[in-house]
Amino acid sequence: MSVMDEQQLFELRRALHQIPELGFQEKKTQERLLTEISKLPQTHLEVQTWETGVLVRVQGSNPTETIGYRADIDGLPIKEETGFPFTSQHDGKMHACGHDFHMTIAIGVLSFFASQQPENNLVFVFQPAEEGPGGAKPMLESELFQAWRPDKMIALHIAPEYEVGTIATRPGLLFANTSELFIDFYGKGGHAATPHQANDMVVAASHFVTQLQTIVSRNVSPLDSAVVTIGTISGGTKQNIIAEHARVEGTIRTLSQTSMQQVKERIESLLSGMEVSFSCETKLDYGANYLQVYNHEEETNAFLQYLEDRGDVDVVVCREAMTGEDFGYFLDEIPGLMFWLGVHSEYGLHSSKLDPQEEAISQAVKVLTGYLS
Ligand SMILES: CC(=O)N[C@@H](CCC[C@H](N)C(=O)O)C(=O)O
Repeated sequence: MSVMDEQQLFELRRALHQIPELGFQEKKTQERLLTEISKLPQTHLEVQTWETGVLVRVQGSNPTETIGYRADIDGLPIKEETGFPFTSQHDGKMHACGHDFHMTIAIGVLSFFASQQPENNLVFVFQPAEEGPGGAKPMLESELFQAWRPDKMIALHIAPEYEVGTIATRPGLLFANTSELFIDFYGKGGHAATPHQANDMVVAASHFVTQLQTIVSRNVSPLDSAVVTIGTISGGTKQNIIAEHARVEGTIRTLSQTSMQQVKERIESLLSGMEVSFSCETKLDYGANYLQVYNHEEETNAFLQYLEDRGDVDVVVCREAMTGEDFGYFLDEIPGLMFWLGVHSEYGLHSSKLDPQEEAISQAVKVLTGYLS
């Protein structure tokens, strides 16, 4: 197979959409990517696996630099409700963050350069576990990546809120610093009818979630921005048993690392207070932390100029967002940028009904092949 046409790209996207896998479990995805890559002309390609990811190096004809293009490959623990004929075959898992698009676009661009040797060296990075626990940092530190280390890097993320044909980015901060948040509350269970003899952790966790709301409204400067979201709350075993354990899980987002530190200190103080006032024990775990995505000025301005010069892209210089992305680790060491690709969907990222428009795939392949040529 040589350069993939639109139909082949859509078929690949649909096939990948059917097999979403969570971080570092992307075995079938890796297999499918390797199969697709093996169909391409191999003359200039070198293919290696890293954990459940894949790296492909394309030898340039007259290289002055090596450019890295990164696509993330994991899915989310969401039960799909799109009604697509190619809906997820993995119950309770879904490509609800567009990584099926990201992979397909990368393979489309790779198929072009496998057939038409680029001038510069290219490294295609299919990275596991972006949604957690984070594949970018260990991949960046791996011997393989360091041996093929690019001089600059680029990546995209689909953006449901923009129309197909739109590309948005900005020099400087694009995505927030993030930290996961897991808290367990341990107290004393008992009979529902004798609350005075027990120590109810459902009540404790509920109070904590309410208190948490004061961090952003009362501790973070109104001129700064932060988000503390609790995504799950669980506890107890039956409606007439007082719960001895409850757990809340969430995420913190901030525009600076200083604010991240402040929010964490405030959470820790609130928990110390909870332990005293509810006579309970708490266990705090920050899980995976991602560095902000900070687009390098020179590379981003050059990319924006390239888009303007093309004349077929609606270019938006956007605001920063509170989403997180472990691509920030690559950009912390290697110059480059990330951009939003408009895919138009009524439902947003992490929705069980996310419905990105496939025409955006061919548009992205065209834009990226031009940029990397
Ligand atoms: C683009 C996007 O949606 N990224 C994720 C990154 C997850 C970070 C981490 N697992 C966390 O939940 O803090 C996001 O939720 O922004």
